Amino acid sequence: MGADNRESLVISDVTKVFGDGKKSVQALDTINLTIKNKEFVSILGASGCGKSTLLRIVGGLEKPTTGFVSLGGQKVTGPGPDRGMVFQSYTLFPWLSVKKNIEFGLKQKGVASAKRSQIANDYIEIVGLKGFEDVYPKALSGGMKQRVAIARALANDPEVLLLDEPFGALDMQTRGLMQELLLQVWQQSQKTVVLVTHDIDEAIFMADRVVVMKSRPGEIKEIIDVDLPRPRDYRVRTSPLFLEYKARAVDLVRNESMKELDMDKLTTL
Ligand SMILES: Nc1ncnc2c1ncn2[C@@H]1O[C@H](COP(=O)(O)OP(=O)(O)OP(=O)(O)O)[C@@H](O)[C@H]1O
Repeated sequence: MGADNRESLVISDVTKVFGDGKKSVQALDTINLTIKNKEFVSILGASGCGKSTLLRIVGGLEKPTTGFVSLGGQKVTGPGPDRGMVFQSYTLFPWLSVKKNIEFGLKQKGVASAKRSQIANDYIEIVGLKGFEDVYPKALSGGMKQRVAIARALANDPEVLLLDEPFGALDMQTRGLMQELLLQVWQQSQKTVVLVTHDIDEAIFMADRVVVMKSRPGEIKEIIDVDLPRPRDYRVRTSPLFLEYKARAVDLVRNESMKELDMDKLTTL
């Protein structure tokens, strides 16, 4: 499976300034990016380069200062069921069981109880949580919570899945397994995915394209086309082509991180 050539998501001349006057911060400077239907795009960049801001604008949680985002030709003016979001911090409802968390959005939409139950069960199966339907979030590990969050986002059948460091709080081992699981789910669900991460391996492993951002104000520095075969598993991470992409991305991100930390000044101290 791969991206089809229809445009899904268009980010057009988007800038973002927070605040005004002397205290204003320009977080994004003229972002233009077109993401195809069913494409998996990673946004990679140093801390503070505006990755989360860009994703929040696509999600409709933040308004751009100038420019616009459109999905399937419709301008984004706020959050909507066509865009599902998963964040690093666990955002499950603690008073609802796994199954009820996954059903939440469907209930809001007025989907009948039997249908909701069937959809939730399907996603519980896909993310490997069979047997945990009636468990509450406090009894789940971080990886399990994120699997519920992904299932909850997918259950609403969004066109686009927006992921902001979804595995950032997980240990390395769990993180690797979650990346593989997400790829399998993506392959089955046929969604457009935008993944924000500062993890270079993760960005390349998952994506069709890696968008590397410049440090503040955030701009696109380079887009790396990841031409690794799918389906991918962990072994691809040691292939020569993967390592080539990684070397390129490390160079780009390191340069930007050094600017952000003002390393030139540090080395002359
Ligand atoms: N609500 C806000 N008000 C003021 N400034 C903000 C706000 N949100 C973000 N910023 C600023 O915008 C810039 C970009 O922040 P953003 O969180 O998008 O970066 P990021 O690349 O996601 O960083 P990280 O990887 O560290 O999470 C930062 O300088 C941040 O301080």
